[in-house]
Amino acid sequence: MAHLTVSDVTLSFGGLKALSNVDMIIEPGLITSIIGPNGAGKTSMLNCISGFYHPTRGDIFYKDKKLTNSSPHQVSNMGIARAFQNLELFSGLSVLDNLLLARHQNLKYSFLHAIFFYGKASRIEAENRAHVETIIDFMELEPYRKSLVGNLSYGVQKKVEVARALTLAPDILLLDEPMAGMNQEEKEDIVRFVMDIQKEKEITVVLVEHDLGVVMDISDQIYVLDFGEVIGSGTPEEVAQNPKVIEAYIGED
Ligand SMILES: Nc1ncnc2c1ncn2[C@@H]1O[C@H](COP(=O)(O)OP(=O)(O)OP(=O)(O)O)[C@@H](O)[C@H]1O
Repeated sequence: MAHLTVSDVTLSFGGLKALSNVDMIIEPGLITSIIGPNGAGKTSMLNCISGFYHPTRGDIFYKDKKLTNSSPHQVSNMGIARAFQNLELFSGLSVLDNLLLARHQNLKYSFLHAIFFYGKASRIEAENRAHVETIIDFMELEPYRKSLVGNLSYGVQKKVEVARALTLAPDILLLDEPMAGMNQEEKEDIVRFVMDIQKEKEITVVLVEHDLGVVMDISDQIYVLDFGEVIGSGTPEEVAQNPKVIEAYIGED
């Protein structure tokens, strides 16, 4: 069964159609990239999947559950986490505290539980800490665990943003331009992590990225948007030979 099914999704802002009759099938365990020129609707698509926007028409399913009108919190509780283009981190907190805070969203006890069932609450808290430590280890953030996020380089902050999303132990990870603003070395570093997230953690990845070299290298399947419409899809080889896709990108230059 497909992990995510986007079915005939249209998103309008007044007279502007940011997405127009979009169909997508995101297969489990793969890296699926969504590409397209500026303003094509890529971030709008991620916003619809993650519950920040609700489509004007059409539906989105996670396995057989409809998530079309779910809130961002409900979507993340279903197992779909998102790393943002503009970092969603608290710059005055340490890396460790940012990750613990993100993980807290998933706590299975309320404030009253914490008072009356202290034992259970502290066990869950210990499990959360242990989980966060595995993510710090996986993302090689150990040297920065006590550093304030605001003092870190942009490249490291982007890694912390990906780690923040991973603390939710997602089934699907949505990455919105994780390499934007990075130098070559930082890009290579994050590419390695994206591939490890797919292979070692067996997380399905949906990637929005402008660096076509990276996209062609690591994607299993690609959807190309232009003016809110899907103009091509398939393997990197198929997409690279699609005349509509070539035209859209040449038109951009
Ligand atoms: N909240 C909003 N209100 C009005 N228009 C919006 C809103 N969000 C997106 N749009 C418009 O929808 C279109 C698609 O925008 P979107 O950000 O999804 O494109 P994109 O492909 O992610 O672009 P980029 O690569 O530049 O980030 C654009 O014309 C944009 O101005």
